[in-house]
This record gives sequence, structure tokens and C-alpha cells, in this order.
Amino acid sequence: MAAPLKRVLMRSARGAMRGADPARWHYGPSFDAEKAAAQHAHFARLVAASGAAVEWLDDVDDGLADSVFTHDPSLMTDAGAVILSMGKALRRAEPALHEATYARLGIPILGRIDGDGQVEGGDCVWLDRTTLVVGRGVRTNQDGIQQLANILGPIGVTVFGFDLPLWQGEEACLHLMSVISPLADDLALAHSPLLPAPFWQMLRARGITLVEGDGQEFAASHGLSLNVLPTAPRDVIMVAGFPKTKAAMEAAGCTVQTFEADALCIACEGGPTCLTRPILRR
Ligand SMILES: NC(=O)NCCC[C@H](N)C(=O)O
Repeated sequence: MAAPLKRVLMRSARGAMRGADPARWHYGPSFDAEKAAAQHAHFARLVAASGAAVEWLDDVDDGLADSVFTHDPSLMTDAGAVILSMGKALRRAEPALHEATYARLGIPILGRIDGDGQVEGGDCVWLDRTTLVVGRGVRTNQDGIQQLANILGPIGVTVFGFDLPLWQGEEACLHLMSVISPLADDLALAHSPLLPAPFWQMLRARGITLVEGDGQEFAASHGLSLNVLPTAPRDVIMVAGFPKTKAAMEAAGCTVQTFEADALCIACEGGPTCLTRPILRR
């Protein structure tokens, strides 16, 4: 998940977030649609400057405010995309947007989560090419994890499901990727107290070093201090305002760029990882 980012799916906040009602979407008081769009544009420039090709979902005013968080409605594998199924009811229409975009790009669909199954991309962490860890919580259920294992088994991928805590409640967004961000094959930024214990043990057994994000910055940002995007191993984009977490990554050999995102990420519970669906890393 930290190999050089070559191609990524994104959606502008300009149309999607226009007119969004913060109370309906569980956005905080710093939400501001105009400002969020400008902050998103700045972030997209940083992603493009890293050398990644940005593939855009259509920028239309369809009322799907959370669709800017393209990490969640689909997952990419070497054999094609998996169309996921959202745990948050307001996001149920988003996987179809991804499927349409993959059709336009000529990317095959490997499978779909359907029926009562739920899986969001933010709950999925690749440990290596053949190992996917999935957080079972308010957004992802056992049915979905089983369906994912059935889809990925034939291409040689083993899926492990681990329970997530409730933390700030059912309305809030806590994904597995809210408590860990890979920085390189052997390095990850984490908030260990909220990691599923068997996952923490698995990381340790594999020799993956954990950089602990600052606890106060994690709490103050509702976890956004930790949601960082690697555009290459140890090359990272994060939300501005978390100097201790930034310094901890730098001490571990990372180069860190920041962007202002109070109206976009802090308000809307999704960071740089959530704003991107990597479709090719190599
Ligand atoms: N992968 C992520 O952590 N995505 C963040 C999604 C935030 C969005 N407001 C949500 O509640 O789904």
C-alpha cells in the first residue's frame, strides 16, 4: 500500500459537496463546501505532482457528499476491481459510480459484494500482495468479509477479519485505516491502543515497525492525524496541524508534505487516504 502511486481515482468536492447539510452527513462545525473544494483541489495538485495520474469520477452535483472519499466504495486487485457495499446508508449509491468509471477506463470487475454483505475500502489493509486484513466494525460485516474472501481466494489472496472497537459510536467513522497507515512495506503509522490486538501481533510477527502517532493529536483530530497517504515508500502527504505526528514520521525517515484541510478532512472524518482510491501502485 506504499509502493509508488501510479494511478488513482478521485472525485472533486466542487459538485459533490455543494449544499451538503452537515447534520445529515455527520460533518463537524468547520465544514464549508467552498473551502472544502479549494482544499481538495490543493490536495489533488500534490497527488498529481507526485507523478500519479489522477482519474476523475464525474464532477456533478448529485448530492453524494461523501463520494469525495473514493477509498471506500471499491478495492483494486491485480485481477481487477471489487465493487464494495457501503455500511453507511447515505453512501449506498457510490459503488455504482466506481463501477461506471472502471467501465469507462477499461478496468475489469473481479467481483461485487452484494445482499446483506457490507465492506468499505477504509477497512481493508494489504499487508503484502497475498494478504488482506479487514476490520469488522460498524461499516464492514462478517457477511461482506466472507464474500470478499470468496472473491479473492481464487486469485491467491488470504483474507483475515479482525474486530474493531465502537470508539465514538455508530454514527462516527472508524475504519481500520483510521488507526493505521502504511508508510513502507516494513513501516506503518499507528494508534496502537485502538488496533485489534491480533492484528498488532501479526504486524509485530512480520517485523513491521510501528511509528506511534501522538495520542493527543489523534484524539483532537478524531483520528485524522493518522490518515496519511504514501505516494511512495516513506514519502507522505498529511493534513496540516499535527507537528508531533509529523515529527515522528520524519524521525523514521519519512518526507512529509502537508495541506490545510479543516473544512474537508477534519470536518468530514476522512483524510488523504480516504480521498484516494489507488488503482495502480508499482
Ligand atoms: N476511508 C475512510 O476513512 N473514509 C472516510 C469517510 C468519511 C465519510 N464522511 C464517511 O463517514 O464515510
